[in-house]
This record gives sequence, C-alpha cells and structure tokens, in this order.
Amino acid sequence: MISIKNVSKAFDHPVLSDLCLDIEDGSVFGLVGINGAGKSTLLKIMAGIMKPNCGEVYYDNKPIYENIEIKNQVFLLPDDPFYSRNTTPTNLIDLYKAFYSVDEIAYFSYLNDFEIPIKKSMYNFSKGMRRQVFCALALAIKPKYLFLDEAFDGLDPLARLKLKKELLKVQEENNMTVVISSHSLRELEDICDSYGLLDSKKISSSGAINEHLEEYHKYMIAFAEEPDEDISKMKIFITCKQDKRIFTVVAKKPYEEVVKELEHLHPLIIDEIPIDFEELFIIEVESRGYIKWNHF
Ligand SMILES: Nc1ncnc2c1ncn2[C@@H]1O[C@H](COP(=O)(O)OP(=O)(O)OP(=O)(O)O)[C@@H](O)[C@H]1O
Repeated sequence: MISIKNVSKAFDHPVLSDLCLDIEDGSVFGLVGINGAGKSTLLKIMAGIMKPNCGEVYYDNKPIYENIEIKNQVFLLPDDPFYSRNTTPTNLIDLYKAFYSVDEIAYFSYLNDFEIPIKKSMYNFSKGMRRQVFCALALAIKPKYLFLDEAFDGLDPLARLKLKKELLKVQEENNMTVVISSHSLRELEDICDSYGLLDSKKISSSGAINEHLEEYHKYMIAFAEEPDEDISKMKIFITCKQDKRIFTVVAKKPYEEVVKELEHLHPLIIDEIPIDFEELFIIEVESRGYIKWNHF
C-alpha cells in the first residue's frame, strides 16, 4: 500500500498541506483537481523525485525518498517528459533500460500499431505522437507502481482507446498500482476504481468511484405549467437547471423522497437519469465556491 502521511509542500506559496492518503495495491486510482491544485507536485513527491517540506510517502511502510530499491519499482510519466533533438523511439528505451527492465517486444509492437517511425528524431513528432511513444514506454516497463500525469490528454480517440485497453490488461496481469491524473473525468471513470479529489491543499474527498456515484441522483422533472415555487431554492436539491417547464436537478435523496417532496406541485414526470463522474466533480468544486456556471 502507498501511504502518504502528513505531506506538505510549498514553493513561493503553499501547495500541499498536511495531506494524507492511502492507495491500495492493485488499484487504479484517479487523481482529480482543478488547474494548479497540486496534482503534478503530489505525483512527483509520491514517486520520490521531489522532497516534501514535511511528511513522508511510504510503500509498504518503507519511505520512498532516496530509497533506490522502491524507486526502481516506480515509474512516473510526467506531463512533459524529457527528450532531446537526438532522441528517437529506438534510443529512448536504451536510456530507460539502464533503470528498468523494459519489455522491448511489447514496446515496439505498440509503436508499430501507432505507425511511429522508430528511427526518426522525436523532436519532429507531433505532441500526440510523442505521447504515444511515452505511453508505450510506460506500458512496456510494467512497473509495480505506475503514475501517469495527464498521460492520455492530447491523444486521438483511437489511440486513447487502445492505450486504455492495454493499460487495464497490463495492470491486471501484473497487479500494478496505477495512479492517473487527468482532466478527462469521463476517461477516469472508465478505467479507475477509486479516486481522490485534491482541493485546498488536501485530499478533500476520496473512495470508490461507484460508491461516490451511488450517493448522488440526477432527475428530470417536467410540469404542465411553470411552478410558482422556486425549485432551485428547495434544500433537497444540490443543483438545479431550468428550461421553461423542465428542471434537471441533482440530489442526494432517492426517487421516493424526491417524489414526496414535489408532490404538492403535481409534476407530470419525474425521471431518474444517469449521472457521471465529471458532473460530480463540477458539483464538488462548485460547492467549494471556485466556479459558478449553469452546467446541467
Ligand atoms: N517547481 C516549481 N516552482 C515553483 N512553483 C511550482 C513548481 N511546481 C509547481 N509549482 C506551483 O505549484 C502549484 C501546483 O502546480 P501543479 O503543477 O502541481 O498543479 P496541477 O494540479 O498539476 O495543475 P494542472 O492541472 O494545471 O497541470 C502551482 O501554483 C504551480 O505554479
């Protein structure tokens, strides 16, 4: 298990403060948070390449910082991985082979699937092509702990689909622990079993994605005529969007309670409709006062 204990980090301002989090072995964990929340900083501290000002990250009770044995089992793919004018996909793995055992057959097979020219300088590749190469490398390394910082962002839908499928396959075969930060929450919902929301320098909410989704319910309510009462002011609803006689609301209450609450207004229809992780993220972030928009 990865245990982050009371980690704080400040640059010219505090970014992480007394942050605690446990990540179970073999889980696929989605790290979410608004821009500048500190996700990349936390991933670097977790990977043992950045020292926190206070606190420590433990892998099965052993601290990672300056612990070569554990660091060899961890691979962090940053959002801007290093490459030079001379880097080609072929000599890139020579560099990584010095630190990790790389499955070369898998690596070149991924590159072949993506039709990547393996002997050309990556300097002239598109951003997406470079991303494909680095994702292929991460999968071919098959580390025990894999951290992906916005790894799939910037890839075309086909490449994303292929890499997500491969990631889940490699993860399952090797019981890897994967931590992914991404702004594509629909993607995280597809592949992650658990999540942590980084907010106000701490993990403010975490747990199983399915359980979190089950807590919230989204309803579409239609009236014959626009009701006199202001539905958006009803305490039961966390969010409310109105389009003439139709309201889309989110509540933490089950269907029966919502029906009872609205009974006196005689709605024509109350339908429960699916809610996704991205909507929940917006609700949580909005409830903390960062953004305000009519998102449903
Ligand atoms: N090396 C550094 N020196 C100074 N400030 C830094 C450094 N690295 C990060 N920061 C600051 O720390 C804060 C968190 O940055 P970080 O990149 O960790 O956030 P993030 O959640 O990954 O953001 P994004 O989603 O936009 O990529 C930002 O205010 C950033 O400017």
